[in-house]
Amino acid sequence: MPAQNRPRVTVGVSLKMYFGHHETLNWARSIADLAARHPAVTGGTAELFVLPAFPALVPVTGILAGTEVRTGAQDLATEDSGPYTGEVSGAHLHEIGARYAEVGHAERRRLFGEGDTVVAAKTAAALRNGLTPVLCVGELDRVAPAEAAARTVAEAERVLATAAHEGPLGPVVLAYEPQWAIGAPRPASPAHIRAVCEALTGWLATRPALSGSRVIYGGSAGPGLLTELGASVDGLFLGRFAHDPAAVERVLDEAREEAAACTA
Ligand SMILES: O=C[C@H](O)COP(=O)(O)O
Repeated sequence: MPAQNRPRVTVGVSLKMYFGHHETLNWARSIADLAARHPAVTGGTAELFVLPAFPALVPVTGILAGTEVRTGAQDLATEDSGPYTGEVSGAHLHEIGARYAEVGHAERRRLFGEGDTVVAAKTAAALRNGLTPVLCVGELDRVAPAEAAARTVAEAERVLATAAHEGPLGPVVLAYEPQWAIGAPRPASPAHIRAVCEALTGWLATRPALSGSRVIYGGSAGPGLLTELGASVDGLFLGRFAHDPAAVERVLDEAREEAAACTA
């Protein structure tokens, strides 16, 4: 979608592996109700995407059909078909209605040994299959904002330069997730988030092949944060603090207020 026609705020939710199947479907029903009535979504101010576990993707996409909410996967294979036991390809994901695929999350890097080469290959696999990669980037340790910005831009540049060897780039969602802020009691400070997200946005502006990309913040994000960040981010990537649909509603309320402030 061209940047000028895009909703002002993007809100992504990854359910990780927290919910069981029925719990996921009940949550998705609440989100469908919310999306059908919330003016930020119905009025085109906010785009919402949700990343459930693989087995829930088909039913959740069905539950959300008819709303503006898109679905995606928390991972995908580097290859499109073949003898890759346990993997799910981008082609398969697109066929069942997914429109996003998360790559490079810190948990996959730390727990499953994924490095830049695999993350780049998964980014390329998403793009060639019509999925928008949600590419997670962010520093490992708590460092000063300028250092975090330099490291994070370098990481995005490294991964996307490698992905470009496999095929044309396109719009991505860059999810800035400082690894030390994931699963924490609170997010990074607004000043820290602003410094890094503005650096990422500035870097994206120098890469025409990535035109239409967005920068969102994740890492203990929840209600209250968007208001503090203002126009320095294109949105949020929610984890635990989206488990209560009422919290998602509060984030959408803030998206609406933020978009109104931007146009005032
Ligand atoms: O995918 C979402 C992020 O890793 C954030 O998760 P969290 O909000 O539970 O820290």
